Amino acid sequence: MFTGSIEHTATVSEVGEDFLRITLDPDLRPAVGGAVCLDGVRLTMQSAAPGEAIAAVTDETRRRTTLDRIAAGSSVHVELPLAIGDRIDGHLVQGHVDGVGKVLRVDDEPTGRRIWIKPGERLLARLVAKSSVALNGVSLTVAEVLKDRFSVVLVPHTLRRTNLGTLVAGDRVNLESDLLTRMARDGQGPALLRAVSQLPWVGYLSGSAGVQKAVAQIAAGGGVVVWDPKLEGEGDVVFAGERFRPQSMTFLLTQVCGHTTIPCAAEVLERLEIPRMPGEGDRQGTAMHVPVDLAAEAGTGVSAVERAATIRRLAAADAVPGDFLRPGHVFPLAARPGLLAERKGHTEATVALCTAAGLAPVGVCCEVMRPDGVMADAVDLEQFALRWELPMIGVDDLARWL
Ligand SMILES: O=C(CO)[C@H](O)[C@H](O)COP(=O)(O)O
Repeated sequence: MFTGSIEHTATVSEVGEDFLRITLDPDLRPAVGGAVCLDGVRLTMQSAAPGEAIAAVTDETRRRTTLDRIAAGSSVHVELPLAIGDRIDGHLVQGHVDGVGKVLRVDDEPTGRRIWIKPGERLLARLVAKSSVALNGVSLTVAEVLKDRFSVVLVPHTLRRTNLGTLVAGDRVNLESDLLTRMARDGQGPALLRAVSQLPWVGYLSGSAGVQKAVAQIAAGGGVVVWDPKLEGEGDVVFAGERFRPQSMTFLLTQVCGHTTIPCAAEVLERLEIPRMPGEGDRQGTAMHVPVDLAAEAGTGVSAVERAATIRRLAAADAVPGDFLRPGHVFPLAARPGLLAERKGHTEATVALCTAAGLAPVGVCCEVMRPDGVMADAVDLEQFALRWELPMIGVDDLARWL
């Protein structure tokens, strides 16, 4: 048993068919026949002399770990087994690698370096946010677990004392999930599943059931994150126009931060005599129409209360052309008549969701933009959805199931 609290690295000096020769700190004295943990892999010592040791490696171990590509000159984390009475400063690491993960992304943050890793599907199910994971034998806390990846955050001390600071996207790492979490999970499986199924749905959803949950959220006046990976590569938060509240407008303006637009069925804009904007249009074929304000409002039309009132009026069945001033501050878009079967844009997705929710075919959409001004990608969107407890769905799923 090990702890993942790494104090030493060793250098691989020779890679044999069934052994690794390593050069290590002469103070480290592995016992012949005993265990050593190299980059998270438990190996048996074949021979040891001060400053040098040879560990046995089987084909099975190579197949299941990063030792399949280890080369002479590589630096590896090294840890000797715990003795009774030792301090357990990480967590209980067995050196039994669950699988090899791939580094997807490395983000330097103000207080540490976040590493996103894609593990195998089976291993992902064993990881729980805020439990432990061993990454190349280093004990770390799982920061977040998303649909196909998880992240850890490396503090400066870990970056200094281990080799993890050299990781870049594409690198492979040995992963071992936390023994205690694994045992608790296995024992509690059915109860855990029941509890999860009763939770309100947030985060990434998929399939017919996911689409139905998104429709229910729209029907209740809530927001849904709709991810469009192809046309725009952006995600929008979508609401129904008929149920739109000033608080939701404030949320879009202050937290979602994109350009708020009002997707409408084309016949609504025709009936309200809101014309198409002149010109060729944008690169994605978004059908922008002349922006409007509510004629009855006394202010500039910009406040959250006024914009929400303009939007609700656009969705009202008894609205007439004279209800609106042109141009104004609320930007309608026209959906294609065939909705998602004709174009897989946020415009069509929004109108399709409103219609499926039994509401007027007028909605609201706004792209999620990160605080640094970059448009949110799939990972950012999933974090955003979890943070704001919103369901998230892909436009392809909507096109398939609505
Ligand atoms: O253009 C837009 C409004 O500024 C947005 O990108 C919005 O997502 C709707 O557009 P589309 O139907 O092209 O996805």
